Order: sequence, then structure tokens, then C-alpha cells
Amino acid sequence: MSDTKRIVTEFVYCLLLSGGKRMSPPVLYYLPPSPPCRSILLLAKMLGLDFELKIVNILEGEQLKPDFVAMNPQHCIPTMNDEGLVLWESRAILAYLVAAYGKSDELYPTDIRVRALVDQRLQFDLGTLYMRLTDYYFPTMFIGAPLDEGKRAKLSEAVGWFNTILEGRQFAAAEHFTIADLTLLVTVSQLEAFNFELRPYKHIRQWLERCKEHVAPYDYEELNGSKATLMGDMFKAKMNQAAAQ
Ligand SMILES: N[C@@H](CCC(=O)N[C@@H](CS)C(=O)NCC(=O)O)C(=O)O
Repeated sequence: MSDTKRIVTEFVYCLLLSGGKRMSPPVLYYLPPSPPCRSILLLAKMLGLDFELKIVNILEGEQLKPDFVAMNPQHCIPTMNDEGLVLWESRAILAYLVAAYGKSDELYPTDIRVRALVDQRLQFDLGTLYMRLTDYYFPTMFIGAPLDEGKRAKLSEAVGWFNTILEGRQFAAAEHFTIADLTLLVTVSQLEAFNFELRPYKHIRQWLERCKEHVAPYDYEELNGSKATLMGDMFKAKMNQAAAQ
């Protein structure tokens, strides 16, 4: 057999073996403790999807390297590259992964009325709940800035809204667990690890336990719980440092 014929035969054989599917796994640029990265890693576990994982250490400015900025001018993680489809914004990545790799639409329902609610919750987390969490905690955790009571009030207001949303519901958007619960679970478990007082929010506490139980088989503790604790400890250490000065 000629070389050309052999290469073509091997190529066709590979295609047949792969069932015509993608040959290379999607690449995820990430850092394990980053909350939006944690939601992607949890979803990948739930879907049984193996990423090619590439650490980008944002604490050392690796996201500003020219190669990374050329791929994602906004230089944030998580960033995913699935055979040339480059995506960032964790909630957009979650939606894409369920559509591309999910065995069903359960985690991101295609029923337009249910999907509308999932999308609303995803955007509530992005623009309100998680945003207010970062506004309040991150300046202290990263640069030791004093806590701002005004920002705490805004965060409490958003937590209260989420508690009301959950009234009479088992899950955030549908009758079952969806990617809305996943991203909100990362946010609320982080609040819990920062010792945000969740006692007044009964519906959130019940939902949080339900979600943790649902995700426990997918390495929840390793992928999210332990990383939330790590960030909580960083915050507490900064608070103790400030108190000692
Ligand atoms: N809304 C974005 C937030 C992404 C984000 O802020 N990522 C942080 C890490 S948690 C980051 O990459 N920071 C470094 C930078 O922006 O240069 C998402 O959900 O993916």
C-alpha cells in the first residue's frame, strides 16, 4: 500500500472510530479556586466531559500574556476553546456545554417558558447576586480594603430577593436542578464560606442543602466546597490582619 493510501485509510478509520464526532476535547483555561471556573468544572463532571485543562494563574498576571489576550481580549477566566469556538462568560459556557455535550436538555431546558426563567436566574446571578458579593468581599480579600456597609446592604437586599424567588420552589428555575442552580450554588456556597449570615433566609438554606446533595456525587467538595472554604479563609485572614493593626 502506498504512503498516501495508508494515510487516507488511517484517517477514514479514525473518523469511523470516532463516530464522526470531535477528535479533540474542548480546552478550558481556568484556575481551580475561581468561582466562575468552579461552576464549569462541576458541570463538566455532571456531563462526563473531559476538558484539556490549562491553568492560567491570574494571581501572577498570566491572563495578560499576549497569547491569551489574543484569544480573549477581555483576559478573564474561565475561557473555553472548542475547536476554534472561543467563549468566555461562565454562564454562556454552561449553556453551550449542555447544548453541545448534554445527553438531554434537562440542565438547560429547551421549553421556552422554562428556559426564560433559567436565563433570568443566570442573569440575576451575573448582574446582581454574584456581582454584589464581589463588590462587598473582594476589595477586602484581595487588597485589605475596609468593609463597606453600603455594599453589605446591597448584598443583603439581593440575598433577600433570591430568598423570595425560592419561596414554594424546590429549585431556582425549573422543577429540577438546572444550570441556574449550579451558578447560584457556587455564589451562595461562597457567601456561606464568607460567614454571611444565612439564618434569616429559610428558603435559601433549604435550597442550598438540596443542591449540595444533588451535586455531591460529582466531586462537589473537591471542585467547589473546599475552594469556597479556601477563599473564605483568605477573607478571614485579611480581617484578622486588619483587626491586629
Ligand atoms: N462574569 C465572568 C467573570 C470572569 C472573571 O471575573 N474572572 C476573573 C477570575 S474569577 C478573572 O479572570 N480575573 C482576571 C482578569 O479579569 O484579568 C464569568 O462569569 O465568567
